[in-house]
Amino acid sequence: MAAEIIDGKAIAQAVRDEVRDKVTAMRAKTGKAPGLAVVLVGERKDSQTYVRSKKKACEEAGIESFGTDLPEDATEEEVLAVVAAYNADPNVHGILVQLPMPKHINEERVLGAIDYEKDVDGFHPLNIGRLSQRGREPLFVPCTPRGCIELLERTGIPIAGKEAVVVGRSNVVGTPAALLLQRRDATVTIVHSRTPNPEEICRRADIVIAACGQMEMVKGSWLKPGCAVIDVGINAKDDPSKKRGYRLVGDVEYDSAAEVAGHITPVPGGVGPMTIAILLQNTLEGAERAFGP
Ligand SMILES: Nc1nc(=O)c2c([nH]1)NC[C@@H]1CN(c3ccc(C(=O)N[C@@H](CCC(=O)O)C(=O)O)cc3)C=[N+]21
Repeated sequence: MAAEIIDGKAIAQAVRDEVRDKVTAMRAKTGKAPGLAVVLVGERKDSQTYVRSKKKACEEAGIESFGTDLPEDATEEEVLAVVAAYNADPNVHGILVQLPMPKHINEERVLGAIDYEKDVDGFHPLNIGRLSQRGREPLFVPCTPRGCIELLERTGIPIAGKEAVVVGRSNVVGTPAALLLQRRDATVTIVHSRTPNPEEICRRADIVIAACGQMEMVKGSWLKPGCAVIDVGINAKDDPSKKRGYRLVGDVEYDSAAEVAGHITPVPGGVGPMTIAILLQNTLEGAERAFGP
């Protein structure tokens, strides 16, 4: 039995359409629009591509986009000055500092300098702290983990009372994804590079979120029949039959996993498009709070 494919592109488009309609209504009611500022430091090709698609997505949703590109050798003080200017700008409701930043810049210091009310990435210590505590609500939740949850919920996959395993413990995906699943009453385990028996633990899971950054690590033999698999990985795999010489694959070995799972996200076209859709949604929510009821 082959798994049902979770169409991340289509679900992301539905989210983007909802955001666009709400932005249209906001413009009509208040004469104002949400604004997103994206700060890019350095010349990484992949980061430039992501930033470009974020700006394009903003335009399509009617969100104003602002951007500052700094050179690879920009100082931490220069980055902090850009962040401070966007903090003070009333037309900006979301600030995203593209990661990773060059090594000489203290990421924690920069992320902590973003006004937590404009922290659309959800990486500010106050938002992470609230996410990790019961009964507290962060203003923003990190885009990729929130996108994973939206994919499950909009596909009708139950979370409460289920066993969920997150593969990977990064600050940007694995850890916040585990916290979000726990907040929805799943029983959550994180497996990571020092877990001796990840396969065995994964086989218990009704929901697997793979975010370990290791190409095709999670195999069909790791999965419980009928489980839901959300693949966060994006890896370039050599493929001479493609004109670019590679194709994108996830952290899940798709073909073997699709034979066992009940639902699975493809790469590309799964979690990636959701990350951008949720960024727009977070920016809209920031603007709604800024403009008041
Ligand atoms: N502060 C910060 N926030 C981020 O949210 C952030 C970041 N830094 N640094 C880099 C990662 C990566 N990321 C992606 C966004 C969209 C796709 C995406 O749309 N992918 C498509 C297309 C893939 C392709 O063709 O290249 C897909 O998977 O179908 C992927 C990855 C956001 N990130």
